[in-house]
Amino acid sequence: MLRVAVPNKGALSEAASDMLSEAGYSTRRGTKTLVHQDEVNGVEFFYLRPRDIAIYVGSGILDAGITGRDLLLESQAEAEEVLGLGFGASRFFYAGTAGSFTSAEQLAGARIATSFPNLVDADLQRRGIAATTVQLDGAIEVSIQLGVADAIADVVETGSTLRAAGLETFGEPLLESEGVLIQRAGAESRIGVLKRRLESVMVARQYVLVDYNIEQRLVPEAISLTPGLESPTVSPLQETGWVAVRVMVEAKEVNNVMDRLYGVGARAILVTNIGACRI
Ligand SMILES: Nc1ncnc2c1ncn2[C@@H]1O[C@H](COP(=O)(O)OP(=O)(O)OP(=O)(O)O)[C@@H](O)[C@H]1O
Ligand SMILES: O=P(O)(O)OC[C@H]1O[C@H](OP(=O)(O)OP(=O)(O)O)[C@H](O)[C@@H]1O
Ligand SMILES: [Mg+2]
Repeated sequence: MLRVAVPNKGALSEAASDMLSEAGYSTRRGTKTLVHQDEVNGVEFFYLRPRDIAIYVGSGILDAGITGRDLLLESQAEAEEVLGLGFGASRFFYAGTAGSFTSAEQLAGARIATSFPNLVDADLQRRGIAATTVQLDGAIEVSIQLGVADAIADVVETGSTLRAAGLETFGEPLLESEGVLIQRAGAESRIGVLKRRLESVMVARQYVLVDYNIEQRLVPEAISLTPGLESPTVSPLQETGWVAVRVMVEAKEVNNVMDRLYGVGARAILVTNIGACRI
């Protein structure tokens, strides 16, 4: 059986399990279950702390895992990203009391609280800045007020935790993170099917299927609006001079595309969600 790690709780847990379900895998029934076998698909899922997942995968104990890109890099495990999964997006920033810092270069000599000390040390080293990291487990934003640090480096999603603590980010993000599929670095891949299924979920979420009828002579103009992923399907209609076009369109663009298609003469424009696919 393929052995796959999934976050057991936290920001990535529900989205990771939802994605696996959409990909056709059976997932655990209750949030306390730590091991679940999907006999049909030959996969055993292990529900682990997201921070530990790259360590299990990097050591070769598990074949693959879903974790955050930031946690993968922080772990320094011998694991590699195979696929960005399009959920759990966050950015990793330096932050300080509003107005206290304007650039990372001002961190020289500062104490920086973080639960990602390796990420921060690597960034400071890259910039040639000598500063101290103070490793904390969570609730990092309150550490400046409590006097153990001058600045922090932490995950920012909406920014509301920072604002509530009277802090603001400074400088560019150290990292843009999201949920990622990982495997052991350099391993001969056993996870082709898992990867393809997860890729397909992303396509099914991102695209819709659009059908429309149009006069044959207008097809080039309509196709330029809807080029599809590879090539649109164009089929003859009973009425001479008209064709039906079927094509994939990005879901977030679809209303705009429909208006423009109508404008060039397309009619009976229908949109269908994609339940599942293999591209
Ligand atoms: N709003 C968010 N807060 C925290 N992490 C987020 C958020 N959005 C996405 N993430 C991602 O989730 C992962 C952290 O997950 P999680 O919060 O479960 O870990 P943790 O903070 O170490 O654990 P916990 O808070 O449960 O003790 C990181 O990869 C992070 O980038
Ligand atoms: O930008 P926001 O949307 O406010 O989200 C970011 C916050 O959420 C996370 O904390 P979490 O809830 O995981 O608590 P923790 O600090 O105890 O890990 C993260 O460490 C930030 O504090
Ligand atoms: Mg957290």
